[in-house]
Amino acid sequence: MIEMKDVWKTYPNGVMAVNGISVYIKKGEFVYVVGPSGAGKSTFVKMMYREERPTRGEISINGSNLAEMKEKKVPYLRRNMGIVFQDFKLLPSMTVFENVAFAMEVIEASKANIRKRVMNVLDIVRLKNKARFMPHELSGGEQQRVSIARAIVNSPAVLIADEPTGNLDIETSWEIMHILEEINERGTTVVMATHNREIVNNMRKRVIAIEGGRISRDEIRGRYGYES
Ligand SMILES: Nc1ncnc2c1ncn2[C@@H]1O[C@H](COP(=O)(O)OP(=O)(O)OP(=O)(O)O)[C@@H](O)[C@H]1O
Repeated sequence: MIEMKDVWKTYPNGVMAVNGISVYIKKGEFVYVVGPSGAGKSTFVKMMYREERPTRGEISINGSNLAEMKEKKVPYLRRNMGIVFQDFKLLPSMTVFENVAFAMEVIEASKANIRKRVMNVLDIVRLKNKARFMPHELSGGEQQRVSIARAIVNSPAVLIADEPTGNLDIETSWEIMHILEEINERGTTVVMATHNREIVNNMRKRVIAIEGGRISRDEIRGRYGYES
């Protein structure tokens, strides 16, 4: 499903962020990506959704080769991928419903399908009663739940989350984790970069640790493994 073969990334300023990573993530897996600040976690996940292009190596997701993919094909790749960010990235002038519906409008879904599916995903993230709210009327956890609804509305095969609980307190973070776990149980592969030790240590999923741009650990039922 997601495969990297000897992937390297050097930024234009010369920083070598990823230095020869090979990894295979199976369909339906739940994977935490951990490691110290600056280790290369974000770069690693950004290459999975082609926010960054590797300097060298091969990346394939569902059979498409991302390293060589033309820029104009990237939106099609992302249609089968949900992405969740630390800072939610909701559109501030749109309601909760509209923020989620927007992701379906760009793939030209019918109005009836949009209405049904958006309400269905808002139900999954337990926000059906706030469909008409504006993002600024929501708590941080609720905003993140909207961004998760938006990420899954087109039923992606893969969900990539880069520090999705980074701006949330621990209780709210757990709510988010239970939703991500539920989404994973419905068949979506989830890759999540995180600094949240408590969550990683309690969930006991696969843990890929990155240090200095390389994989230093890859454990099936892993732990966070760092002191800070
Ligand atoms: N766009 C960029 N241009 C140049 N250097 C970058 C860029 N993005 C990241 N870097 C550098 O690449 C290295 C890896 O950064 P990355 O963001 O992947 O680490 P990280 O493990 O996600 O860190 P954190 O946990 O602090 O978010 C760092 O040295 C960082 O400064």
